[in-house]
Amino acid sequence: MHSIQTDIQLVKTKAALHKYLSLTTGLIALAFSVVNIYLQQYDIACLDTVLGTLNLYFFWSAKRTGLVKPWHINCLLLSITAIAFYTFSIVDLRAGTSYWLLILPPIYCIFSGPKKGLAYSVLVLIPIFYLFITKSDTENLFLYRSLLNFSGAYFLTYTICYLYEVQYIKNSNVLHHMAYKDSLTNARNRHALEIFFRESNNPGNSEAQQPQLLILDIDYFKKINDKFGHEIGDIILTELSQLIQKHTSKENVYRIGGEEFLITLKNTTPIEACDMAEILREAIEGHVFEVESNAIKITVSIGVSELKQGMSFNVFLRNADKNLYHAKNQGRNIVHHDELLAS
Ligand SMILES: Nc1nc2c(ncn2[C@@H]2O[C@H](COP(=O)(O)OP(=O)(O)OP(=O)(O)O)[C@@H](O)[C@H]2O)c(=O)[nH]1
Repeated sequence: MHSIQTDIQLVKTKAALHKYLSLTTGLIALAFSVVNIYLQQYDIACLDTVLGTLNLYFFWSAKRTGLVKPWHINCLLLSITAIAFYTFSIVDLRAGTSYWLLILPPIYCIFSGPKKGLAYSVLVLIPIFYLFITKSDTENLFLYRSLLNFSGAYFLTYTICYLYEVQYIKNSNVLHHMAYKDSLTNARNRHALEIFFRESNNPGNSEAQQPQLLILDIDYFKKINDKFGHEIGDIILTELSQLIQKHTSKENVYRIGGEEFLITLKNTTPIEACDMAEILREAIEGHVFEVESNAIKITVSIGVSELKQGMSFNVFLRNADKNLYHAKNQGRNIVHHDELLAS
């Protein structure tokens, strides 16, 4: 459910972290800028001002819209790296500014993902070593032991963050699955449909073509349950869900009631949606469900409609059901579209 965000909670946590890191980085960069003006290092002061202003803008933008754009993240990572390097390069080693470099691996891991995060951490270690070696000439430092200790701590912070991040993503996926998937058929559930509905109704989406919806209901499913038993009914529902997913797409299929499915079709005209509904209807009619040595055939009725901007979720479901029951009333095993086919 990528458009429903791989994991809303994960995205929100990172967005909050990004927001406050942008604020902190922005303020630190501006403070450095003032110091550098005082020291008459105008070129560095200029760079600090740009970084500071940019990061404060990211903070303001995140606060106002709640959105974090990829370039905001990249620029934040660059700013933090630049500031940490700058302080490390100009200050006496004994002041311990190298400790600040230890925040880089976790930040890379969180914002760029475990793999890219590791690549960035290793890449950044090269100039860190270079600075350590060049600066140690003038210091009374146990260079190799310092490098070893620094590298140990540097990669340990990365590893802790990596393990936490990977576990967090796994847990999020499990939660995501539980929250948005129907446990019997593995199609998306009604909660997922509500989110899809909210996203499609988002005013920011008004330019996009409104999705077409197919509401599909098994004909006389009660008879199947009565004749073969509820368990076989469950198997048929699961297999039917797979069959629909095979003809459409995994992301588009929702189970919204007992034997009722909804399929969302984006970038599709009403006529194309009706064609797709007809293909599905025929495929299901021609399919034999082989369950425990029973060869069972079913048919479905399908109502086609368009999701209109501004329509509430309940009104939409009511209309969709009306559309479907037109199909049922016309004898079942048919596709019905209010505007195109009713005449
Ligand atoms: N096996 C199984 N049956 C279910 C499930 N959810 C709902 N049903 C059954 O689906 C049947 C729906 O029956 P009705 O609403 O009368 O509809 P129908 O028999 O399909 O008839 P029409 O829709 O009018 O063609 C009922 O027998 C429910 O018990 C489920 O999760 N598993």
